[in-house]
Amino acid sequence: MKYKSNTGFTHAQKDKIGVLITNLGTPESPTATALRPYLKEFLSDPRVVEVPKAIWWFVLNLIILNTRPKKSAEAYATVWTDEGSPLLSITKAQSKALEARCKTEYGDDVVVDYAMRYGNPSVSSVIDNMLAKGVRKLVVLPLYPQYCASTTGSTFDAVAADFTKRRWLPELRFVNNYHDRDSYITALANKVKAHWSTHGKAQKLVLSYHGIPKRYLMNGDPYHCECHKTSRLLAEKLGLAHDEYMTTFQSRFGREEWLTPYTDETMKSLPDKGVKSIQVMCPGFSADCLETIEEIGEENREYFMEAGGEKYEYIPALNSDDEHMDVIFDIVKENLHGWQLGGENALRADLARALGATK
Ligand SMILES: C=CC1=C(C)c2cc3[nH]c(cc4nc(cc5[nH]c(cc1n2)c(C)c5CCC(=O)O)C(CCC(=O)O)=C4C)c(C)c3C=C
Ligand SMILES: [Fe+2]
Ligand SMILES: [Fe+2]
Repeated sequence: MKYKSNTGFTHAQKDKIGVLITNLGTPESPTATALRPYLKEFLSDPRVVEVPKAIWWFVLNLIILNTRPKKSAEAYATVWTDEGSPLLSITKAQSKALEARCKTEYGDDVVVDYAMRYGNPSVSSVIDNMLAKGVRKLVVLPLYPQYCASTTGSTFDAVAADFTKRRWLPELRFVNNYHDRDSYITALANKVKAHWSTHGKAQKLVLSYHGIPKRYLMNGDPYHCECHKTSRLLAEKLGLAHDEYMTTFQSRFGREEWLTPYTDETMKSLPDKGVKSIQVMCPGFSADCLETIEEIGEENREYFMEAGGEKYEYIPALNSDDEHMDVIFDIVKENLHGWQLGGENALRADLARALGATK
């Protein structure tokens, strides 16, 4: 049979709505052995690395996968906790918190789950489970506030690739972004204000976003603009003047030019420009992960302090904070508009009678 059917289907089943939150994904353990397949899947995605396939195959398999897994594993080991990868454990907590909100509002009509674009739980396996529970309408919410083809676009690809293999598709709504949503900007601003109330204000607030190759921007990706819009709105909400905040881009990979200014070079140069105290926030990361805890919390702190900086503080991501989960729940509610809850599928019952179905 060419197309997969839904497992566990019964005609008596109630129709449900599915809410699937996703994030990037993470290795199974902080070891080179676990990093290799994770990096291979991630870096083989043409949405992430837009380089001609044949050339990239050689670079990836002969160079990167022989060197990067060990180096990355060492970095992951520094952030790993008893609950595993921070990205995974925080995503689980976000899913639970969202599920509780949905249950209060909609009872058992809405099924909530989480998936990872790379590694596990895979998008396909979670869609499988949801359809088996009777999900006929699906909202997919990638937890990337700013749209980027490498992240949001790639998540859509994973959902679409799964659908190409299925016979009976659910109705789909896919959230593109929420970079300028007032409640999200307010949640970020409140997190900064709470930090200021215990640690005081620094000279500058550095807003560091994950970078992408500049070429992607020049080819039309809106990511760069959406990052700058988030920064501008946040600064307005905090009443910051132009010289009190800046936007930078981190996590450069490979040799080509990425979005600038680079976070690491900024950290090395700020003290010489008279900026000795900073607070750093990463509004593009909905959950703390390797790139925030290690790269911003540790690596860039060292660059700044070694260059003569005196105060460096990382303000954590919104994670599963109540206010963040309220923002996510609001996005979900908005995307459920017009979808009827709790309905028996009368048409299907008729079809069952017509076919003389027994289940
Ligand atoms: C090769 C190019 C990469 C692009 C383009 C890219 C875009 C991009 N990534 C995120 C979010 C995350 N990236 C994370 C890790 C990570 N990213 C890359 C490479 C690119 N990312 C690599 C190779 C890695 C793995 C770690 C390493 O070896 O350095 C993570 C953290 C995952 C975790 O397990 O903690 C996140 C999150 C965004 C938002 C983005 C484009 C906008
Ligand atoms: Fe990345
Ligand atoms: Fe990194």
